[in-house]
Amino acid sequence: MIDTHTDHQRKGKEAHPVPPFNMMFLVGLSGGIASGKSTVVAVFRELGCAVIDADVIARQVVQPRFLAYQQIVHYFGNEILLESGEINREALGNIIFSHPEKRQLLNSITHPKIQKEMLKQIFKYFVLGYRYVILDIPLLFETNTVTKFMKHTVLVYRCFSEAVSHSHPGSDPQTQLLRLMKRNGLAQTEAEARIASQLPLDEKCKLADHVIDNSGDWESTRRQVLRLHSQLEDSLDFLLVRLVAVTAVAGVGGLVCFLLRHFLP
Ligand SMILES: CC(C)(COP(=O)(O)OP(=O)(O)OC[C@H]1O[C@@H](n2cnc3c(N)ncnc32)[C@H](O)[C@@H]1O)[C@@H](O)C(=O)NCCC(=O)NCCS
Ligand SMILES: Nc1ncnc2c1ncn2[C@@H]1O[C@H](COP(=O)(O)OP(=O)(O)OP(=O)(O)O)[C@@H](O)[C@H]1O
Repeated sequence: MIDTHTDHQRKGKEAHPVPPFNMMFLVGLSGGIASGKSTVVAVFRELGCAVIDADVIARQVVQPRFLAYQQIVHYFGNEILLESGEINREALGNIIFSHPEKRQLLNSITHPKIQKEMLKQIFKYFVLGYRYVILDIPLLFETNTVTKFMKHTVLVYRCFSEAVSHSHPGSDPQTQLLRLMKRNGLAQTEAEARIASQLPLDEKCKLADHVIDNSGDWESTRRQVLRLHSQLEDSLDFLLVRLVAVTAVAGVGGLVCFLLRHFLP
C-alpha cells in the first residue's frame, strides 16, 4: 500500500503562514484543458497553500455591477446577454473563440481587471505571511506580462493514452478535443477553435520550470505535488528576496540617518 503520509508531512511541513514581515514569492500554475489543474490545486490547498484562481476572478469581474460588464455589453451588444441580464458565457465564448480580434478585445477589457483583483489577493496573502502564493492561470504562458513576476512556473499535463505518453509527452489532441466537446457541449469546430486559441501543451512544457505529470494515478500526482511543495518551501529564492528587502530597508534607513545628521541643525 502506498504511504500517503510522506516524509514531508511527517516533518510537519505544511504551508502555515510565516510572520508577516517575511517576503513571499509567486508561483504560476497552468495546464491544458482537463489536464488536472484542479486536482493539483486541491492538493496544494490541502497543504494549506494560498491559491488564487484566475477563472473564478474572471467570472466575478464580469458581474453586472462592474465596469467590465458595461464595456462588454457596449462592444458585443445585447445579444450576448441572458434574460436575467447576466452575460451569456456560451454565446460570448462562441464569438471570441472563432474571432481572434474579438478575443483580443475581450482580453483587453477583462485582463487588467483580473490582474488588479489578483494583486489585491496577493497583498492579502502577503499580509497574512504566506511564503508563496500559487496563481492558477490558464493563460499564464500566453500572457507574457504575467510570467515575469513568477519566481516559478508549473505546468500540469496529462497524456490520455499510453501510446502518446512515450512518444510525445504533452497531450493526446484527439482525446483532449473529445473531452472538451463532451464537457462543454461544443461542436468539433468550436472545440478546435478553443484549443487553437491557446499555446500547444508541448510548447508550454518547454516554458515551464516544473512539470507535474498527471498521466498516472492520483497518488503519483499527489507525490509530485508534495515534492514540489517541499522544494518551494525550502527555496533559497525566499531567502534571497528577504536579503534584498533587508538590504533595501537598511539602505533607506542609512540614507535617512545621513540626511538627518547633515541637514538638521
Ligand atoms: C469567453 C468566456 C465568457 C467563456 O466562458 P466559459 O464559462 O465558457 O469558460 P471559462 O471561463 O470557464 O473558461 C474555460 C477555459 O477557457 C479558456 N479561456 C478562457 N478565456 C480565454 C481566452 N480569452 N483565450 C484563450 N482561452 C481562454 C481557459 O482555458 C479557461 O480555463 C470566458 O472564458 C471569459 O470571459 N474569458 C475572458 C477572460 C479570460 O481570459 N479568462 C481566462 C482566465 S485569465
Ligand atoms: N490522475 C488522474 N487519474 C484519473 N482521473 C483524473 C486524474 N486527474 C484528473 N482526473 C479527472 O479528470 C478530470 C479533469 O481534471 P481536473 O478538473 O483536475 O482538470 P482541469 O485541468 O482543472 O480542468 P479544466 O480544464 O476544467 O480547468 C476530472 O474529472 C478529474 O476527476
